[in-house]
Amino acid sequence: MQPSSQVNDRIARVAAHLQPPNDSQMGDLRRENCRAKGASGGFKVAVLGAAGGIGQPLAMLMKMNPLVSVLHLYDVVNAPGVTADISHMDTSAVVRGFLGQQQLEDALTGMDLVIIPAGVPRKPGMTRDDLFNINAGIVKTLCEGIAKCCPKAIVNVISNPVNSTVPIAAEVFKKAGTYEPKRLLGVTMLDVVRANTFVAEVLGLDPREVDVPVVGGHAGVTILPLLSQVKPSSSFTPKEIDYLTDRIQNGGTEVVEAKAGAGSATLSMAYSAVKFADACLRGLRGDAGIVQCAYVASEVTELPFFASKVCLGRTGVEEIHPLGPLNEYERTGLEKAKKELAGSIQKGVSFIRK
Ligand SMILES: NC(=O)C1=CN([C@@H]2O[C@H](COP(=O)(O)OP(=O)(O)OC[C@H]3O[C@@H](n4cnc5c(N)ncnc54)[C@H](O)[C@@H]3O)[C@@H](O)[C@H]2O)C=CC1
Ligand SMILES: O=C([O-])CC(=O)C(=O)O
Repeated sequence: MQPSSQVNDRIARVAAHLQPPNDSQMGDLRRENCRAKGASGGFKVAVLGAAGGIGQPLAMLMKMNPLVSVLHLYDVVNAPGVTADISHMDTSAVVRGFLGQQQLEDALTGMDLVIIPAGVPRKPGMTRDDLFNINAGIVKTLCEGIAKCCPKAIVNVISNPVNSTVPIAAEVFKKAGTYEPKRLLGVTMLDVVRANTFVAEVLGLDPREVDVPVVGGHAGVTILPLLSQVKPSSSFTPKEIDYLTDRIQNGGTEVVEAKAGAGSATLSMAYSAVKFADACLRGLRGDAGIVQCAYVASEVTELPFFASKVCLGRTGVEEIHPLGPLNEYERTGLEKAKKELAGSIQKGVSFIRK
């Protein structure tokens, strides 16, 4: 056992890293005499799980986003170091760090957007559903905090299995009486990012010019790329369709296997999460015509949640686009996707209602 004074000293040292420098650290210059006015306007964004493989590059990229005025970085480990590091970037967002459950409420109070990449990642041989037992509880706790401290925030859920963690979040918010389906979005952007990349490679185009709708969910066969709706309008051979569908559905596993036990996609995910968060913030600002794919409460199929193109606005999801015309291959894929999704949704709902 460490003497309690040593433990207290350690806590004080960690806490000091979570705060901006104090007067004594600034020599004769007092903080109130500094000319910084503090950020005005812009949005307040929290990243929960900010010290992780996704969290760190995501936090860095959000610090670079001019729409963000305040960035709260929360984790159960290492938040002080990540916060100190990112806070030195000369971009306008003010960064604050929060460590451990006792600081969760401070991390969440006043936030406009909360991004959740907290939780364990896969290792080779695991499915995303194998993460359920650990990540379901993490998402539940974090969403209870959101319901209490920033019930009107837009919530972007990254933690896997997304097909179940989004229904978990919805049930937590329902229980708390704060549920607004428009504000809860599962992040499936990485599927679109991968689809754009792989399709562009096959067609010999710049990925930035390619737009592939990816609907359904975020695991294996539930990831359904609609290659018949690719923009610019393109045709594919049956071989290309099989190759692309398989590669897009198993893109996550491709990375898990390549990392060989060191986790799953982090950098491409952080890029995708920031692309998606930026779309949410532009929607909140009132920009028109912001459309992205996301996994949301939906009536597009008979399932209560489904990923499809949604229009983002001041209140979150303002419109859900229909799936559009599907070819035979896609209709077969849709049936497979719905079957698996139904079970994953039910598993998430039962976790809270049990
Ligand atoms: N939606 C998507 O497309 C994708 C989702 N993911 C998922 O994102 C999650 C995170 O992945 P990585 O960042 O690679 O994992 P990681 O293990 O590198 O980082 C996770 C972070 O969450 C933190 N954490 C754990 N419990 C927490 C709690 N109760 N409150 C706050 N923070 C907590 C950990 O301390 C750690 O810093 C995984 O579940 C992974 O499967 C990963 C890639 C793509
Ligand atoms: O595959 C995983 O476990 C992580 C993930 O969701 C992805 O990369 O799409």
